[in-house]
Amino acid sequence: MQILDGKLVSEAIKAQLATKVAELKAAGKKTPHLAAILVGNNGASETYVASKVKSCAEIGYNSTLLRFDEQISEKHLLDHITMLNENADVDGILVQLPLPKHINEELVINTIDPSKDVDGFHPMNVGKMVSGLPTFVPATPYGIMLLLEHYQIPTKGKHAVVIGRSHIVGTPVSILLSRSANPGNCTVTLCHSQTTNLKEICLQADIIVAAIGKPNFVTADMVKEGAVIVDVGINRVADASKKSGFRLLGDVKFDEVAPKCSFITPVPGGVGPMTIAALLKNTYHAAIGQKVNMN
Ligand SMILES: Nc1nc(=O)c2c([nH]1)NC[C@@H]1CN(c3ccc(C(=O)N[C@@H](CCC(=O)O)C(=O)O)cc3)C=[N+]21
Repeated sequence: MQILDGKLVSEAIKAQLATKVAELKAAGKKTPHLAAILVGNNGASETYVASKVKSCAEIGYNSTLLRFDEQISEKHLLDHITMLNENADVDGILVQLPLPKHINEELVINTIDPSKDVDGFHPMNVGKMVSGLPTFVPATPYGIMLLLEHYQIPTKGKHAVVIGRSHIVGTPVSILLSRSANPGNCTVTLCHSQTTNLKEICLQADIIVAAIGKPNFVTADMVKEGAVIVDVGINRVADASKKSGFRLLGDVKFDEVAPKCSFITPVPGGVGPMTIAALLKNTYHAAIGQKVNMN
């Protein structure tokens, strides 16, 4: 069993980006600039956004963090997005999800200029991705593909089982894995809460992408010997022995599944850091006016 080390690979990607940014600066070109919007004080969201802003600083990007109270009106939030759209110095805009209930997420996403939508959530960018056109690919699926690519995991002709059909992870990753590209060329089965024979399907998987959001959901009896496991879960579970009061658990029961696999991502240190690396790549591409072609 080998660990797919997202921390290590994300550091390598960040180092590459740092070099490219230094080149941009030396050539008198603009420095990539990511603007992140955080509404309210959800602990997990704060951690992720802080990590994104810190990573920007590490590799020489500019970043702006706009923090708003939980009570911010939808109109006020939309006005701020419009300002960022119109600010030529801002290359990438990210609105951390989830948003408070009184704000229409769809409207917020629709308001972001598609050419600055480094999350790849705008319907225009989703449409382009589905059509196989160059666009911003959502950070988590993109990060997973970069991780598989880095470790040269064979994917052609393999059966990939994706568990979870979210718009942010499950659905886009199933599309990317089925693409005629490397990594890609998988036969994909997309499973979800209404799937009746999940265990039998998982046992046929060469690759499992677990994106359910339930701690320890994938157990050893669901995994074929030698399978590749990508664990997208980042579940905070109460743990009084930790200073933070919680520990992070993936969607995969790591200790019992790991011995059966050829490759597995840990949590933390797997898909999470790759998500940030992918976002930074998208922001670089936004700054130089390029889109990612995953075909
Ligand atoms: N508009 C938007 N874009 C996102 O990309 C987005 C979002 N909203 N909402 C929430 C999810 C989640 N997400 C993560 C990013 C980094 C880690 C990460 O770095 N995790 C570390 C551990 C971090 C910790 O200690 O909690 C790890 O797995 O090693 C995890 C999760 C981005 N998301």
